[in-house]
Amino acid sequence: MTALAHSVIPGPSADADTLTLIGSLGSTRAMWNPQHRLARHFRLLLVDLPGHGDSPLPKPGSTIADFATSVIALLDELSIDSTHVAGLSIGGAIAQQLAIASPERVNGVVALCTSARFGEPDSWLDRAATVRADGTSAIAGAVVGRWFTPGFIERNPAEVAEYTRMVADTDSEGYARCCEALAQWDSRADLGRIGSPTLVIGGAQDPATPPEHQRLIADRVATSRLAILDDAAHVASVEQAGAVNQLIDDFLRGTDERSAAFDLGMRTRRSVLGDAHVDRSVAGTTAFTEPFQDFITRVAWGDVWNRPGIDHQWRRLLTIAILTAVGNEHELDMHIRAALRAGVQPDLIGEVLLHTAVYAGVPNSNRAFALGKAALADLGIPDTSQADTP
Ligand SMILES: O=C(O)CC1=CCC(=O)O1
Repeated sequence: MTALAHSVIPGPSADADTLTLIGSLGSTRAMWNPQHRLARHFRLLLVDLPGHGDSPLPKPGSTIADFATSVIALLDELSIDSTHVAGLSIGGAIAQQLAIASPERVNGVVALCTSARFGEPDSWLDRAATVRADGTSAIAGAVVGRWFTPGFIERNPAEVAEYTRMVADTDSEGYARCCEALAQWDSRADLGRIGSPTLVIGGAQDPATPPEHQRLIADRVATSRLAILDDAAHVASVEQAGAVNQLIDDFLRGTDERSAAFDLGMRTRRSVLGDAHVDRSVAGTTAFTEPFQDFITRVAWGDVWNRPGIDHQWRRLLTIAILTAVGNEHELDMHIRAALRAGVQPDLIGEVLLHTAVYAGVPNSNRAFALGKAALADLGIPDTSQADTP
């Protein structure tokens, strides 16, 4: 398949992050017109689904994974190393698949009005058969009836007619092949592998993918945030464009700040505790512990350890004093060893432990001295006072 049809809306600067937008069954990239204002902060890459708009037909039997591969091919063609991805409905399935299979290309995910499994496969095979027999115009009215709430349909007849035309103009074979891909789609067992920050948005009145579908995604993606919008059905990005844009903008820009804090935190953590410890900790991270690892890396190491006014040596000694006072042996041992490895003089650590004994108790410092003595022996550092050295 040749590259997916797309358009690019430049962002505020040449180095603005890219946000790739992938729409729903029966749409063209024009469904994202209400999202153009996101270009205030992002470069937008609007993509037509395979077999939709100006994109070529996918091969018969194509899967959502194949569609994700064609998005990666488009990113390659445009020299985009990584991008945020927002997808609605089938577009949200492609966004999930990108985050599962190509995490290095995905900075943040927005999963809009989508699902890990869109109902029974037969309903999609039936719909594929209907459009092959009667064309997309046969189903356009019913589809758009699920896109918007009854109130929106009543208040906006011209807009609704335009969206109905969009569905009716979709190539029937392209639509049918996407229905067949949806019939096979089931990401439920893989959602735990998503590590990109993920914003999940649903419409409270969505009959196609009701909120329990988004709740399931949010429950299984450890790094997710869920927002259900009251006055929205399946295409919340149109009916609640302002709220959706604000959620996306806040989340993805926060993600940028979070990822900068995470990167700085990782560098600090490695410099203070050493690569071997951090590598072990990263390798031991599970879906259950990941939110905590993210929190300490960003907040403790990325923020507090880098505040001005107290340098890292001071913070090391303070940490040793505090851990001695609270009697947390595991962390104390780790920080004493890290400090010694980084060249902090044993005398200085000894002074801190002596001082701590006065204010926090002799037994705790006694234990800390024992840990320090063992660490010196293990690390092969001479157990002599500076005063003893000629
Ligand atoms: O067309 C529908 O009924 C709703 C829908 C499911 C997948 C998609 O993209 O739209």
